[in-house]
Amino acid sequence: MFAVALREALVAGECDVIVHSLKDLPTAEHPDLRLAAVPKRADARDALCARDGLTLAELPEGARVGTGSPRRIAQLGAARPDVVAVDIRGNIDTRLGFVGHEDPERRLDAVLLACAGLGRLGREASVTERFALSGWPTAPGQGALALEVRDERGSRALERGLAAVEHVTTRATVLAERLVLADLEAGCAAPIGATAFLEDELLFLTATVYSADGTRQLTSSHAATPESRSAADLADAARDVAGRVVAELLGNGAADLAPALESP
Ligand SMILES: NCc1[nH]cc(CCC(=O)O)c1CC(=O)O
Repeated sequence: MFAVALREALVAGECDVIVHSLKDLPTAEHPDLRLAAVPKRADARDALCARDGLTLAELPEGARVGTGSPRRIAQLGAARPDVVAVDIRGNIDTRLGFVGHEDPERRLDAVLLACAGLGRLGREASVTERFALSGWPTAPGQGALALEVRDERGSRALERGLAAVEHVTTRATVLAERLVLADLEAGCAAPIGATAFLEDELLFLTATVYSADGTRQLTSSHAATPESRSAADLADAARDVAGRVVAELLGNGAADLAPALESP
């Protein structure tokens, strides 16, 4: 919603650059806009912000945990089927405000949020647990920013300037993750987690598709060896590894598992 409004302002010339959270951008390219830079990614993990310093395992049976994300609801269901997921909306401080809310009707025991957003707002002190990406993969592109400009001659100098904050590895890893969404024809509301990282000479990608309640899940992991660390070779490796992960997920019945996989 915010990304669409910002893009309208950019196309209308009301601003010249947008700083998006990359995970909020549709995977399809915008015909009139360009991703001028993807800076180095912040922490891609999800965090639990619970009352009394509690971790997910320590929450009492039937605890109420706030999140509006189908992926987080499924992951919560997989980890703690007894816990109740409560649909919440609003900005990060609004969501944090539900923990220990004075109104018992609205009060929650915890909320699930992205480490990156909490960090940018200086709210790390609210975090009581960070979930390892290996068991709790997050939204494609989570933790990364995207700097967007108009695709026009007048923006070329601006684009060259913004290239100073480009981080080639982040661009390639978020490409691999977003291709999973795009190739599964899934929207941002699909219960899918994807995590890519570059280690030694390998680009690793792991993606998990969940049933809505998290009781069933499918995971696929592959690695590709980029020819070099150039942007073009890393992008080729990202497409290669994403293609193999998606083929394996579909071959194992991902579409039946999550009929919620629908076009954005
Ligand atoms: N869904 C909304 C959203 N979009 C980006 C972030 C912050 C994390 C990021 O920039 O990747 C958040 C909040 C959240 O998921 O907790």
